Amino acid sequence: MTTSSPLGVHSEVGRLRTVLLHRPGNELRRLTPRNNDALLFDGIPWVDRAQDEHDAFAEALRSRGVEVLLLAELLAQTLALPDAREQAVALTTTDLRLGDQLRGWLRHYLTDLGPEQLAEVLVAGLRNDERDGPRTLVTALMAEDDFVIDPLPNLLFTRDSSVWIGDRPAVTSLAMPARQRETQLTELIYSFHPRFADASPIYGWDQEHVEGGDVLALAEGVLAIGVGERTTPAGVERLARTVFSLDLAHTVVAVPIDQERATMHLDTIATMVDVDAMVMYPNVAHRLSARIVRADGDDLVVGEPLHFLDAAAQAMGISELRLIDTGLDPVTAEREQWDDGNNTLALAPTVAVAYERNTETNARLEAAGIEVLAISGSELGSGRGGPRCMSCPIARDPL
Ligand SMILES: NC(=O)NCCC[C@H](N)C(=O)O
Repeated sequence: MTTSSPLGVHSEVGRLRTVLLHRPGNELRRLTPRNNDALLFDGIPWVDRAQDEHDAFAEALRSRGVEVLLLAELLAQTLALPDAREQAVALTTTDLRLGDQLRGWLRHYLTDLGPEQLAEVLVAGLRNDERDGPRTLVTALMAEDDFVIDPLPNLLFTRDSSVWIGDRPAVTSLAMPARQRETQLTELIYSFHPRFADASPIYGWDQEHVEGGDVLALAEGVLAIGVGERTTPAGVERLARTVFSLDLAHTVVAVPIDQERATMHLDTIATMVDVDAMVMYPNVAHRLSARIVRADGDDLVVGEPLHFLDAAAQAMGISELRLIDTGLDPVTAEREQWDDGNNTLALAPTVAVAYERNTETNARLEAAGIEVLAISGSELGSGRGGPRCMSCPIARDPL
């Protein structure tokens, strides 16, 4: 691993140097038509193909000089450390569904695993019928295919389970039960892995809900934070206080978004592709409002609602935030928004990774002078997340 790039993210579009991805693994093989809704997937992905698509995504980033860190590798390296391991086992076995007997067995079982095996079980989960431990009242009453440890198929979307704000990683607090354990793993990595020794984590999985997909670094010291299905009003308030008190930001633009699956995070409707330009879903763009939030000592000063684009431009100190619409007509735009056409990952100003399937939106981006690196995501997209959702930038050059 190289340590050449200083860790930290001060914008959405500064040249990307280091990014955290998670190559989808056996946790995706747990999805069935019976559990995919609860596990937040809209279908059953073909796992081998999803892995190929993800490998191509990682390769596209590497080909542009980006260092790709893989979450499973960082996790296994972290779990080689005794304190991290102990914390991982303790947190995983607090689940009240287990009961004391099963919990006791599970503690021993997990403690005896090597770091790679432990990482695999924490991510892919453990089914009742995969255990060779004693039968307890709980395991007897559970179905054979119930999970003793739930799988984490949404770990693929590394954007949500942590977000770097300036030079500190924030461990988020995920709203949906299927995702809550993800942040115990990101917290372990940032707290114990030597790569992050100089960057202690802020926030925490036990605080008010905030998901990384709702947090956009509009400019140095300026964050837009969506408030909707995932991030709560209290989450924005807590995060704003935290980043202001640590001098990691001076302005938060709080943006209410519809509480619907199609718009689960702010980055499903808008992402930045240049220092002053966003690709945005036109069906909501013109009615999106926002409030500018700043600090006055320990108090938060909350502005009146403004149009989002005006609030963002004002907070960024620019005259106008340019808008590039999601493709063509309202119906095409709706289809391409659903397929994450708005969810681009900027590699530098005017260079962005996007799903190839969103041809109309990509054509508009190109017409606006944005270089689009198109990747395929037919299987990856079945979890409803695009290139931005599947990536957590760790180092970007300052603008
Ligand atoms: N930032 C994002 O929009 N992430 C996509 C998360 C998709 C995942 N299946 C979820 O529902 O949480």
